[in-house]
Amino acid sequence: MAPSILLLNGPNLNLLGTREPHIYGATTLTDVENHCASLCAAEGVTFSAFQSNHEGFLIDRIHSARTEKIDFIIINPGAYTHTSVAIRDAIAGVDIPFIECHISNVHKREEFRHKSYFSDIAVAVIVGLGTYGYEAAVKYVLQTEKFKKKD
Ligand SMILES: O=C(O)[C@@H]1C=C(O)[C@@H](O)[C@H](O)C1
Repeated sequence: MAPSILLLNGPNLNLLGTREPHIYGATTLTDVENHCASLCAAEGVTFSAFQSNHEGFLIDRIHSARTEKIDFIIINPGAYTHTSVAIRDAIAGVDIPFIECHISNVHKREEFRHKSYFSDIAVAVIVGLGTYGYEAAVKYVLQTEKFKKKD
């Protein structure tokens, strides 16, 4: 069975491309997902993506990731980064390694964005690289042992 990556995006990230482009850029979420999918396909890695504006739907998708035996999660929890113990508990509870990814440099923004409920349990945190952060996260995962292409 091919190793698998799940990309999760939280609230308002469905608006990427038109939402505050001076902060989040002009690339759409669909473009991000398609690019990540092509990176994974080239390496024989299964890729899936999910976005929701609803905390419970994100939690349910994280739970199903364990059932599906997803090997790695890349998550941008959006505003839930700063508020959601529930999503933190879900991702800790399924025991799937994850990278926390933010388009903007949250540490240069409002104080309330400096707190994350995820960073201390993440494999890595990527902030401020724009939507390239998603590509960086995928490329990192693809070079880890479990994901390296077997000749
Ligand atoms: O930079 C990002 O991708 C994050 C995205 C959001 O929607 C914000 O609520 C976060 O505070 C930052």
